[in-house]
Amino acid sequence: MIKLSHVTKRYPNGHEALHDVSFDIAAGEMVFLAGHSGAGKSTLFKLITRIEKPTSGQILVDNQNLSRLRDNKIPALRRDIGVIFQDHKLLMDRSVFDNVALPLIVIGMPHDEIQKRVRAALGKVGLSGKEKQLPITLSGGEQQRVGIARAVINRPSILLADEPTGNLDDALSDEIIDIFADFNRVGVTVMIATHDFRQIERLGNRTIHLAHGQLMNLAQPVTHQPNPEAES
Ligand SMILES: Nc1ncnc2c1ncn2[C@@H]1O[C@H](COP(=O)(O)OP(=O)(O)OP(=O)(O)O)[C@@H](O)[C@H]1O
Repeated sequence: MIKLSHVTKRYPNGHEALHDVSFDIAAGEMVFLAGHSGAGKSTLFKLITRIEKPTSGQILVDNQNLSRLRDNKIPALRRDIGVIFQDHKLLMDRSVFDNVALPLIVIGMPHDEIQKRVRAALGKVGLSGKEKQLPITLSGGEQQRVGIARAVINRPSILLADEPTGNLDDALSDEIIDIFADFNRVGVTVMIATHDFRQIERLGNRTIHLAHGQLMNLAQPVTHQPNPEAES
């Protein structure tokens, strides 16, 4: 579903954020992406969503080679990838309904269908009945759920979450990660960037470790060697 082969990303200022990264995530897998601040996690998500292009190497998402993807195909790619940010990126002066509906309004979906979809999405994240509230009146965990509802509203086959539990206590973090696990159970491919090793241990999913832009092979001492599993 997501395959990186020897991907290197150097920003225009010369900084190499990723170096020779290769891995493969199967359709329907849920994978954690661990790494220190600045390890390259957000850069990886920007490459998968074609916000950035790799300097070298190849990225396939659902068998599409992103380097060859035409500009007019990028909106469809992005509709198939729901992205959740640590800071929610919600519109604080718009209702929960409007925030979740936004991606559907943008594509001109009829109002009746939007209503149905927003209700269903809010139900899935446990926020039924909160449609009319402003995000500012919700707790941090509830705001994060609004961000998840907005990310799944287009029924994407991939969810990318960038530090989705960063500001939450343990109990709320468990609830948020469990929502991702629920989507994964119905077939959505999920990738969660996190510093939260408690969640990684709790769920036991495969974890891709990045350090200073390189994959770490944890079976060996940390010497920034390529991950042999990722080469297959
Ligand atoms: N647009 C850019 N131009 C230059 N350097 C950048 C740019 N974006 C990120 N970087 C650098 O690339 C490295 C990786 O950044 P990235 O945001 O991918 O890390 P991260 O693992 O997501 O970190 P965090 O956990 O703090 O969000 C950092 O050293 C960062 O300063």
